[in-house]
Amino acid sequence: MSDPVLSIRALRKEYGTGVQALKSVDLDIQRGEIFALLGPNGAGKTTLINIVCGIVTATSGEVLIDGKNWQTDYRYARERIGLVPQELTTEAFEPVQRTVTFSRGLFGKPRDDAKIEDLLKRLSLWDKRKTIMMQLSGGMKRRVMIAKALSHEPSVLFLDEPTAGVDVELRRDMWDLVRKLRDGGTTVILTTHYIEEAEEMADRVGVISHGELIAVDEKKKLMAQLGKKTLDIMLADQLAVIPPELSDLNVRLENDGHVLCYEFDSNAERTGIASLMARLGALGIQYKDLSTHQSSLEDIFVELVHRPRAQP
Ligand SMILES: Nc1ncnc2c1ncn2[C@@H]1O[C@H](COP(=O)(O)OP(=O)(O)OP(=O)(O)O)[C@@H](O)[C@H]1O
Repeated sequence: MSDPVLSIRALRKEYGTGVQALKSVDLDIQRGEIFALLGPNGAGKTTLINIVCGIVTATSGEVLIDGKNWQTDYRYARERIGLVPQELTTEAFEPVQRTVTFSRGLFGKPRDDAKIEDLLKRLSLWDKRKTIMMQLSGGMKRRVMIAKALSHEPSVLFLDEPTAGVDVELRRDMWDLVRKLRDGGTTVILTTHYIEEAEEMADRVGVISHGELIAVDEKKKLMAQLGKKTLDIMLADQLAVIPPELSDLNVRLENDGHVLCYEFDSNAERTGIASLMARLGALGIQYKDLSTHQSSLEDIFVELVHRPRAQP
């Protein structure tokens, strides 16, 4: 974890309207990782991406791309970044290969047909190279947007909501594609509303809320540290209410009183399970089966975003 491809330092953005979209964000992105930026609507994700990509001007702070400042070494920095924006804008009558070749030219890179061919093949677009954009399906258009963003061989690819409005099957296709890109050496930063997407793909996750990065960690660690476990006890006989003897415990009834659920912290020294089971025994409550499950990234996200924040 010692070679950040992107370093964001004390980045702030206050729009002319007075909205503080980013409040001093610090973030390092490691080379070759898939980083998912999660946050509710209006949290500041697009602002962050747009500042790094040079589309929006920061109020203060610094961004280093491959060690160089994104303002003083603008060309260098910009060349190392590819962006697939949220909204797909395509030239309706342009054939795929030409539009991707043109994008490469925009970055001042010499024409290289072999590179474009390789890129289109990797994105399964080679068969469609002569098709005009308006005749492509939504999923294919998205692939072309990725091809355009990669045409100048950037080291970091930003995907802003890559699967918004895409059906489940295409979403899985996109995930496979992003993994392939990462395996090929591209660092991928994506924003998403689909927490399942981050859970499925990301190496690390950042949670942004009200312009602040409130958590950044490896996905597995985040889930292990913040996640709670639930013990589901399938009861032999339905319970109408929780007996008063259990009311001090974090238990609830589900499935019409057929399942008693006990939430516990799996990292705690005492999970309380032994004492719960002893109390059930004393009350004569019998059960048929037991199972545990870990809270999902979604549960963690909701908890983080809704947790009361410390006042500055
Ligand atoms: N050009 C602008 N002028 C004024 N305020 C803006 C501008 N762009 C964004 N904002 C505000 O800045 C805040 C952050 O917006 P941003 O688009 O970065 O959030 P987001 O996390 O990308 O949201 P979404 O998930 O809805 O795309 C919001 O309060 C938004 O209304």
